[in-house]
Parts: sequence; structure tokens; C-alpha cells
Amino acid sequence: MASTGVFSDILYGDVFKYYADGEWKKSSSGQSVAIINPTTRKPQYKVQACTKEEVNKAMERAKFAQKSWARTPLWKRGELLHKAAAILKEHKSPIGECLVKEIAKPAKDAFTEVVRSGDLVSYCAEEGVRILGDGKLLVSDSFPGNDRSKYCLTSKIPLGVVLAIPPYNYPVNLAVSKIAPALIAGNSLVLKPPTQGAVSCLHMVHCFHLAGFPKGLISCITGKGSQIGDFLTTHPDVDCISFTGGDTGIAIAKKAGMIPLQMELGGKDACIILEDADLNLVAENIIKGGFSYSGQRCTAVKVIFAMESIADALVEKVNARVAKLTVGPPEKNCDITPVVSEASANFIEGLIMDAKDKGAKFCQEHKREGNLIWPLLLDHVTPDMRIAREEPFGPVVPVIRIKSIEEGIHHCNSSKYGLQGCVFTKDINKAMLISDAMETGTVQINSAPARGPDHFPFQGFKDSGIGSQGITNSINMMTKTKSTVINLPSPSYSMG
Ligand SMILES: NC(=O)C1=CN([C@@H]2O[C@H](COP(=O)(O)OP(=O)(O)OC[C@H]3O[C@@H](n4cnc5c(N)ncnc54)[C@H](OP(=O)(O)O)[C@@H]3O)[C@@H](O)[C@H]2O)C=CC1
Ligand SMILES: O=C(O)[C@H](O)COP(=O)(O)O
Repeated sequence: MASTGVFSDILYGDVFKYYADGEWKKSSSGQSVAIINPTTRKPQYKVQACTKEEVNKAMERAKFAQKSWARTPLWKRGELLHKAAAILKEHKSPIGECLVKEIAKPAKDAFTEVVRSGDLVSYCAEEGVRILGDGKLLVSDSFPGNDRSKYCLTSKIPLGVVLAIPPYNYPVNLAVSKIAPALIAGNSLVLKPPTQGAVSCLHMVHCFHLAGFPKGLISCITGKGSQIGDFLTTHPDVDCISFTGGDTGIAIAKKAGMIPLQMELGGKDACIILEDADLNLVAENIIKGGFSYSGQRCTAVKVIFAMESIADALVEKVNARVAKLTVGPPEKNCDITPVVSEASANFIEGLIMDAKDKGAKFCQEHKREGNLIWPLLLDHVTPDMRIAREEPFGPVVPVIRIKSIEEGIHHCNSSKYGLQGCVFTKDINKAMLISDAMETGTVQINSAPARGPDHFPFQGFKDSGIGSQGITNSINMMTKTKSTVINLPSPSYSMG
């Protein structure tokens, strides 16, 4: 059970503690932040509202601990990460239980998130040991005007303190996708968890604590982003920010100083369907891509561009599958569960009503109870409707009928987002042409958008982000290049 057994240290009364300097602490603010269960809409947990002084202290300790961590042998850093991964997977049940209560993630997906996170940490340890032990040798005579008297040795060294801010929809997985690369690369880590998802994150951090990482290397500062976010992201001790979330990321990027940024923001992932597509495959992917976790994935299918000639057949197949989706509480493993907050449900409903007013065809009846919104396919959507451009982050998928491939690409590229896209066709040449034309970080051919497997590159173009993620890219991003040049008194040439 959550907060019992090995996790009992992390709770004080009915408020979860924050983590700093290798200990679980109560904030001196005396204030807490409530986490509302999206299903019951009642307070489920409370976390500490940390103060600016506590942030300062955590940063100071992170800066100090990083120095000796950077000198800890790479294999040893990897070993600790493997240990944390195993502990995390061992405790998938209590952590998954928190995900169910905090963010209404269906139970089976909640456990999968924890296991996937453990696997990510282990892979990261292995990849880090491989790539960070590798350097480069450059000789000067490969550049015009130089003889062979300079030998440049380059290696990757850590940045310092990494600030990690994940969103609510994958609080554990998107936290470890920042924590593990930062640590294997020799950085220290300050985590600011999302408020919805904070308790899952605290449990996950405890697994790192149990693995035995040095004091001060990892801290987890809780509190509302709107209250401590700016203080954290503009803190002078932060050497890198890795953020996943919405437009908040754009504001953070504008305020951040001269430090590397990794931003994964919103998306409006388009699905272009050609006449020769396997419509059963497409329908399956629309269901999985558009409705899993009730559409609350940055990589969810958020707009369908279907060629007019196959649109009726496709809509019929998708509708048949929508009818089979179960709707209800996450504890019962329903396919569609309540969205994260009332504000989010209101926003989604606003998009639905706008589409109704502008003449979209409702393939199902629109139904809402509290934060629970029934799955809805909207047909005959037109570009002037908000749902054609905005990201619902909910179980609503619009269909725009197109007359040509060019029209689909035009719509896709006119979006301010550029996260992922997908195309369904049996013609690989056309698929490649479309992939080249789509202004998105990734294009999936014959499958719905997805971030995983977690070692694949993951990058948003335009307002969808900056910097590339994926295990290898994140490790590289959290390092800088250090060079040592050996200057010889006279040129050296190899024999021969
Ligand atoms: N491209 C991607 O990989 C993903 C993108 N998203 C996008 O995220 C959005 C939904 O996620 P959501 O969690 O609501 O996103 P938000 O941008 O609202 O929040 C993300 C994180 O930022 C924190 N935060 C809020 N304000 C500040 C601030 N001023 N400074 C620093 N941190 C702050 C939040 O904390 P708190 O919770 O305390 O407010 C949370 O931890 C959607 O728009 C979605 O597209 C989501 C997942 C993945
Ligand atoms: O945050 C998100 O929504 C994710 O990065 C999507 O991950 P997934 O494609 O593996 O669901």
C-alpha cells in the first residue's frame, strides 16, 4: 500500500514530506497543497508547500554533491541506477496505486508506467556507461594550413545541477526520463513534480533514496508551479532545465538564462489516411492513439485527415470500436476515465460546444459526468472550428475530410505545433514523401504517434519544443564538451 512499509518515512500526519539532503522533511512553511482525486473530485493527498529558502538549500546541496558525484566512476553510477530501477519495479503496486488516485490513470496503465520507468532507468545506465566512456581524438592537420602538431582530446562532462519538471500525465515516467540521464552523466538533480502526480513522484524518489545515492544529489521540492515555479526556473544555481508540459514551457524558455533547455510541449498530432490504407488497422490505431488515457497524451492522435473517398467507411469502423470502449473509474480499469481536473473537463467541453455551434457531426452523444467525458468522434470538422487547431487533451477526436494529400499536409503544417504525425498507406514511396513534407519531429508510418520505445529520439518542432529527448539524446544533452589540446613542439606523423 502507498505510504506504508518501506514508504512510511515519507508521510508526516496526513501530509507527504519533501526530499532534500538525503532526508524526508517537513516544510517550515507549515502550508500544504491538496491533490484532488479526479474521480471523486475530493482531496486525496496533501504535499508540503516548500519555501524559497528550502529551494535555496536544496540547490546549494545539489551543487555540492554534484562535485564528488562527477568523480564517481561511471560504472558505479550505473550500478546505483540499476539498483534504483529494480526497487522501482519491485514497488510498482503502491506507486501505481498513487497514479490511479492522483491522475485517474487506469490501473493496468499505471503499473505499466512504473515498470516502463524502471526499464528506462536501467537502459539509461547501460547506454550512459557505453557512450560517456567514449571520447574523440582530433588531429590538426585535417584542417587547411595546419601541420600535425595539435592533438585534441574531447570528452563529455556533466553540466552541474539539472532541474526536472514533468507534467501530470506521466509523472513517474517523464520524471525518470530526466533523472536517469542527468545522474548517469554526473549531474545532480532537483525535481519539481507536477501537483497532480506529486505523491507518485515522492514514492519514486524514495526508491532512489533506498538505492543509496549520495546525500543532496537528488531532491524533490513540492509546491504549486504557479508559486515556486519561477523561483526554481530562474535560480542561478540551475545549469539545465528539462521540462515537459504545456505552454508554461514557452514562458520558462523566455525567462531562462544561458543554460541548455529541453522542452517537450503540446502537440496536435495529425493522422493522414490515404485511399489505399488498411482501414481496420487505421481504426485500431485511432482508438489506441486517440482515446488511450482518455486522450491525455502529448502524442495522442488529435486530428484525422481522411481522404473523402474512404472517410465514411473509416468513420463507421471507428464508431464500432468507440462503442466498445468502457467508461468509468480507473480502479475498474476502464478505457475512458475522468480527465485530470474540472478545469480541463470544462476546456474540453468548450471545444465540443464550439464544434457543435459550427456544424460538426457528432458520431456519439456528448455526455459528461463530473470530470468524466464519454469518448466522442466528431466528423465533418472544418478548419474554422477550435477543435481543428487546439489540443483538447481529452477523449475527443475530430475528422477533417480532405480531397488531396497536399491538403492534408497543408493543414498539418499550418499548426503551431510539430510534435508527431502519422500516415496510413500501403505505398511506401508516398509515405516517405509525406514524412519528408510533414513539419513534425517524428512521423509514424502505419501506426499512431508514440514516444516509445524510450530510446528513440523524441523532439517537437515549432511550439512543441526544443531539444531532443530519448535516452541517448537526453544523456548527450545533459553534458558539455571538454577538450584538452596537446601542443607538440614539432609535428608528429605516423610511420608509413
Ligand atoms: N510534449 C510532451 O511530451 C508533453 C506535453 N504535454 C503538454 O502538457 C500539458 C498538460 O500537462 P500539464 O501538467 O497540465 O502542463 P503544465 O505546463 O501546466 O505543467 C507542467 C509542469 O510545470 C509545472 N509548472 C506550472 N507552472 C510553472 C511555472 N511557472 N514554472 C515552472 N513550472 C511550472 C507544473 O506544476 P503544477 O502541477 O504544480 O502546476 C507541472 O509540474 C498539455 O498541454 C500537453 O500538451 C504533456 C505531456 C507530454
Ligand atoms: O507525455 C506524453 O504524453 C508522452 O510523452 C507520450 O508518451 P507515449 O507516446 O509513450 O504515450
